[in-house]
Amino acid sequence: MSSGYISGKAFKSARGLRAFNASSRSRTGAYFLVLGGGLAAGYYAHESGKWDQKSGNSGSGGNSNWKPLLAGTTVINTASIPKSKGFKDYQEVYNEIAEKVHEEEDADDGAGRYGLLTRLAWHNSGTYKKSDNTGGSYGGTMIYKPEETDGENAGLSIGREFLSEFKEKYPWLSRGDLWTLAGVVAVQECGGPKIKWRPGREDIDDQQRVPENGRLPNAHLGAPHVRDVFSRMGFTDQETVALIGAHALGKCHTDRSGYDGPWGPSFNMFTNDFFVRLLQNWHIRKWDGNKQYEDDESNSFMMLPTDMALKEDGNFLKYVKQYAEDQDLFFEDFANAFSKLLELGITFPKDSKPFMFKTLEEQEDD
Ligand code: HEM
Repeated sequence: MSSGYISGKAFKSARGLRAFNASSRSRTGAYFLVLGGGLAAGYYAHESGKWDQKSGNSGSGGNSNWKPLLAGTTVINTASIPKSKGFKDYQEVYNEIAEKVHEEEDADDGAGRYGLLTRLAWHNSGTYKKSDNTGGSYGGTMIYKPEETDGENAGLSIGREFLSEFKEKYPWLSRGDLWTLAGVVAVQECGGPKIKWRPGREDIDDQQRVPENGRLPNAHLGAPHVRDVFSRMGFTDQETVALIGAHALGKCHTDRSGYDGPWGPSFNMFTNDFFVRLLQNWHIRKWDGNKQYEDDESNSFMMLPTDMALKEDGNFLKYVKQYAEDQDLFFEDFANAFSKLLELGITFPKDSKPFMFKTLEEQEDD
């Protein structure tokens, strides 16, 4: 992989031009940093208040090598598919991940790996910041502190470990491609919509490119926080609500997030059930853990404060109601928003066509 730190004027350099011109395909793959505003340590000092407040982590997560990017830095990530690899190769990887996912359906008290892998893909991508194009899925930076030790990522090492054998078997596959592809597998293999996906992310091992803590949402907070976080990535209210509908899958773990339990009974099937349940009646659970909600009907299922915020905010609620009534609409909007999430911050060649993978079941029928 080639990389470069390019000063504002150095746009003229051949590499800079290539990075800016999406139609000229970079075969070596490249990410570029464009420094616009010189040093501005205060910028990150301001951000550091948030890290501490939210996750209890220090900004550096104890990694003495880690330094934040210079303020005003603009990053360009150019997707590059390894030579000789095409749809068939990626479908092969999809199939292998899918087989292992199906083998482990009983894991995590019956939740399987669907929720875990969906969350890994989302957290790998959800650090994205549109204003400077930093964070996001491209570099697969979650193996590095402080991202690795972000409290919001607790438990995701289980997902990365689950996938590590595929990184060994397919060394040409980057971490970002592997983790986002596994998210596509997870959604599709438990009955969710088809997710358009494109390859070409490249491993970034430059410590400066690891995003600071505080970019992922904090479940204790309300609607303004949810809107802040998702609009920072470039999502509308409608896309935000659609994405959070993934909480139909998997569950919360007290030893990871401090929350407990699944959102509903069909937590290993992708449905619009999250929205249907959210519109029912909930009360605050009486327990000595984090503040969360419990359903009036069975006292068995949970909602996070940020989930309830979708019901309390008029514009979010509009979409909650639409998705509760119309699963097809939810599937369509989720598929578009999830695909966008996985590609945030990446410049793909203009002619690149997204892949749509067949599920294992569809391949049996062929
Ligand atoms: C306001 C936004 C969000 C907040 C605050 C939030 C917070 C959380 C928390 C606290 C957990 C429990 C983690 C654990 O204990 O293992 C969780 C789980 C989960 N989240 Fe979210 N989340 C948000 C948005 C999303 C989005 C956009 C997606 C996917 C597109 C998603 C997918 C999941 C899944 C699938 C799980 C279950 C994980 C498992 O079973 O291991 N979440 N989320």
